[in-house]
Amino acid sequence: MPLPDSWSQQPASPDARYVELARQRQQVLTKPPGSLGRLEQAAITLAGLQANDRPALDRIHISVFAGDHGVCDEGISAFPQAVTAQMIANFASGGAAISVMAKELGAWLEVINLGTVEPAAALSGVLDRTIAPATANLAQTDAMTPSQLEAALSHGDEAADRARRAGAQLFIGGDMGIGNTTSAAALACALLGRDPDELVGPGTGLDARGVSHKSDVVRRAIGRIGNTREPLDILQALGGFEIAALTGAILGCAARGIPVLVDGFIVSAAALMAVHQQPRAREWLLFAHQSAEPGHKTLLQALEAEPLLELGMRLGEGSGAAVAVPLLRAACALHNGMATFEAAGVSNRSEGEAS
Ligand SMILES: Cc1cc2ncn([C@H]3O[C@H](COP(=O)(O)O)[C@@H](O)[C@H]3O)c2cc1C
Ligand SMILES: O=C(O)c1cccnc1
Repeated sequence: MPLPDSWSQQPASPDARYVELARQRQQVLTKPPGSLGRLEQAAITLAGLQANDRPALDRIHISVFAGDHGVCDEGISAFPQAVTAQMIANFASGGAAISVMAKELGAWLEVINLGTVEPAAALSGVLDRTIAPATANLAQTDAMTPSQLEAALSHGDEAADRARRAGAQLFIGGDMGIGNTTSAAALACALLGRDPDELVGPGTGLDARGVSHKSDVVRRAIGRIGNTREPLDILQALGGFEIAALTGAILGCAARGIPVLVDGFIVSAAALMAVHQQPRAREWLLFAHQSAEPGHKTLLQALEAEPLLELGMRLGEGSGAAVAVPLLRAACALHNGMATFEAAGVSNRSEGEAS
């Protein structure tokens, strides 16, 4: 299967020189060392990722990938499939949570429609990249053909390239696809060798019986694929178009040196897939929040991620990542704007005194 060109080069590592410069600067700002807690590390990490000892988040690129899921035939979501296409229109008209947040942050927002069962209106801000009306039902057969997977990956890679051309300092990927918590849970079970009961949750709001049925559906799917171990084979068998595109976008950002702020359960499943495919992509990932979807905690642990927030959010769309941006902006503003002890004439810790 031909893979996006950008994958032929290994992702670079964040620039250690800027990590060190930023670390030294944090030591001489007018505060006790470490007193800004995790905001200090956030600024240092961003300095390395942006190769700039004064990191900034003025240009943020948000790509929301949308697609429908054949597995909805199994009755695994609290909402009807038509919502995917309806929400595409809502993203475009500014009414969705991520639309509000993008405006609030002054971020670029684009929606990539990979295929919906109900036709989605042609709207400005929505890129039509229809692959098929929906994936196949992953409980019964592979969700995608090899060429559909290839298309989804490259639509994601192209979003990363648009972010690069726009000079984005941060990329946020979002998901929209009724049924996609089932696909995300199935992917994570296959990648991590976990039991569905550990990773399947209520999604948009299933009750306990619904969750138990959804778990059975995921169990059938992972039973069907047996011991398939190649990450991209697992993605083809169990993925959604939007999850595959998110994987392509994450790998494309890592290859181009663009930091990615990871959202909730679904984007984390795509991140896990990306890291299984290319372990060096991990260095380009920052984690925004822990979703209320119960399996998210396990995914974050598998990614050795410490998210910034835990607000009980469980929406997707990239919304949890967007909500974390003001914190990262605060980390940058403090790092860049605070005076040093020397410049402000403030006494630093006395040599030889209390350590
Ligand atoms: C109105 C609405 C807006 C959403 N925005 C994101 N999702 C989120 O919920 C869906 C996943 O949950 P499940 O697997 O249970 O279907 C995805 O579309 C995800 O993006 C939404 C869901 C709804 C109903
Ligand atoms: O954490 C998420 O991304 C999530 C959880 C439930 C439903 N939709 C998205």
